[in-house]
Amino acid sequence: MAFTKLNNVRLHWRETGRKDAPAVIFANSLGTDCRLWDEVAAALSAKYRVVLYDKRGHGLSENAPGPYSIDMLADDVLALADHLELAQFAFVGLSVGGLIAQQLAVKAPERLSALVICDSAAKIGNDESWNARIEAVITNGLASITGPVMERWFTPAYHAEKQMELAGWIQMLLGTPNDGYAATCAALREADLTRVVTNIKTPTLVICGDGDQSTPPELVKQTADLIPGAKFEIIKGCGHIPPAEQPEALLTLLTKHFEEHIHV
Ligand SMILES: O=C(O)CC1=CCC(=O)O1
Repeated sequence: MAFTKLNNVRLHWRETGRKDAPAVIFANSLGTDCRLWDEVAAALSAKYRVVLYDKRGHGLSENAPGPYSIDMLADDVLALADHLELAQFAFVGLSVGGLIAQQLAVKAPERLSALVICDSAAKIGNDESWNARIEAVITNGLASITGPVMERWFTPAYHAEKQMELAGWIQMLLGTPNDGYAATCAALREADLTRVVTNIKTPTLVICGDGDQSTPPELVKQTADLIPGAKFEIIKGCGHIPPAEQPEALLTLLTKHFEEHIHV
């Protein structure tokens, strides 16, 4: 576990695996922190230098004042990569992390060896839905939206069978500062990468849970179809958060993509 001031914000990050191995950076979704990747990171660190971090306004990173933008969040990743002296890295982004992935691929393609966009799209939601969410969180706190958020994150089967785990993810969500969450919602509201993702040259895998209620498979596939050469894969029995609900299926897809595109 480490903390570094980057772009004037204290970012929390962790790394596992050999320092001389090819690097993979993971970015988590709105209302989660980097522990989300622990299971996948542990498996991949046998072969890769795995870097996890908390976005600004999330986890143990500084709750910097908003609003944020996807470009600002992508710049945080580049600053972290510079700090770790990673000339090149693979990047896996979930949901808002997937928007950061797309922005990085457009902005700094020379830094990327491979890209994974997980349960994300070039445009997520609309002004109305994000403004309503920001208003609810600022006025009544994250606890007031926990129910609908969990419906989008996890399948009905997970809700029925994994109540203890669900309580743990709710605790993670509620650990997010209200204003950091709202500032990230503002970044999501403003982001529309539809016109630029057509320029992505990095080998890209796009993944979606078949039961994702936040970025449904049809929406995610529309973005995959815009990215030249991108592969699209569905994870069965999974909502919006594959590293929590189906980590093994996600790991299988990541391993294949990295074996094909990252040269060890
Ligand atoms: O709707 C949710 O809470 C899920 C989500 C949307 C963007 C993101 O990062 O997570």
